Amino acid sequence: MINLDDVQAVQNLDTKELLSTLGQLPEQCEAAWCLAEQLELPKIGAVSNIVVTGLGVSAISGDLLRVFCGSRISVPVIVNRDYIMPEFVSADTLVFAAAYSGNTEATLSAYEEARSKNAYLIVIASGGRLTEKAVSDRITVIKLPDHMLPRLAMAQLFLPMLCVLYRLGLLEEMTGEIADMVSHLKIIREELKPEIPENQNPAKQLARLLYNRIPVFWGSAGITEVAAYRWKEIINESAKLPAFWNMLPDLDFSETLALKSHCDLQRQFFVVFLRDAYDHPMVQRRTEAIKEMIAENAAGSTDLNSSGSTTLARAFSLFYTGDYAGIYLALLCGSDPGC
Ligand SMILES: O=P(O)(O)OC[C@H]1O[C@@H](O)[C@@H](O)[C@@H](O)[C@@H]1O
Repeated sequence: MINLDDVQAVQNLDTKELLSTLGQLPEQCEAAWCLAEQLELPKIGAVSNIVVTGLGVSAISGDLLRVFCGSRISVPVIVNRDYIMPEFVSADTLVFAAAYSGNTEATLSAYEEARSKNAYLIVIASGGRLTEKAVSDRITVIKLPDHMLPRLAMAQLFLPMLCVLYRLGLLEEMTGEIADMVSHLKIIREELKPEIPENQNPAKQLARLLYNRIPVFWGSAGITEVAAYRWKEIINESAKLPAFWNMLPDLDFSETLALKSHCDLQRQFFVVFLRDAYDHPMVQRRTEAIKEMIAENAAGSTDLNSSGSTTLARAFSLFYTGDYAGIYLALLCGSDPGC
């Protein structure tokens, strides 16, 4: 079994580069915000709704925008993971067409629909056909740096959308919260990076707990819901393992019934509860009850608590830990986290 503390054990140059790119996340956040601050915005009038269309990490960035704006903006934010656009999309909809690669078929198709419905459109991509189309259609493009592995580009996709909403006056003062998130990520990077030994490194410890298990991530409505989905995807893509996610309180009406029953299958499941100090008190109570309920039958469970004082810092503390844990778990499993 690989010793995660032996950085030299990482023979693969691509993985070393990947870890080094991940180590730059706080600086990448600053750059992504700056990029959108300097963008020449198209003329956008009053908007009745906002749609983020994309797949994979691009859609999850939209989920975070939806959750973040939920208590701050009076118009709905919807995430569209489809080839077609919802019927309500019209000339007063603001659409972000997000695809890191710029080549995702469904996003290209949804972009065309949004255009035909005369929605306000902004494209976020590192290049690809979506960028080419947008340029020729004279649609505003937020051009991302193109050296990232798409799955690690969540902050680059999310922050420019947030910045546009802020610049349009839909969100109140944001720069303090961005600065706070960046400083917090710089602090937790010092706990998560490869040089920190497993007995002090929460990402390595989580990877070890998930090794040889079927990972299950449970969050609750809000930032931990997005984190649970994000963790599932990062484990699928980086470690090439099956993984599942769900959210409270809803899962307490379905999945817990399965996990509390006696059946050998459940002994493979390891549940990570993604938690936040602002989780609803009822959710906190239910989480404790569920933990007890599944203790006998599942392989185990653990809590991952968000850290930081602002919503963005707390959300990204969970994502950052997941990004590192996905790579460490890949190394334990002998998978290539870079492909
Ligand atoms: O953001 P785009 O380019 O549409 O990619 C969507 C998804 O595509 C997959 O092939 C992976 O690369 C994912 O990491 C990515 O999130």
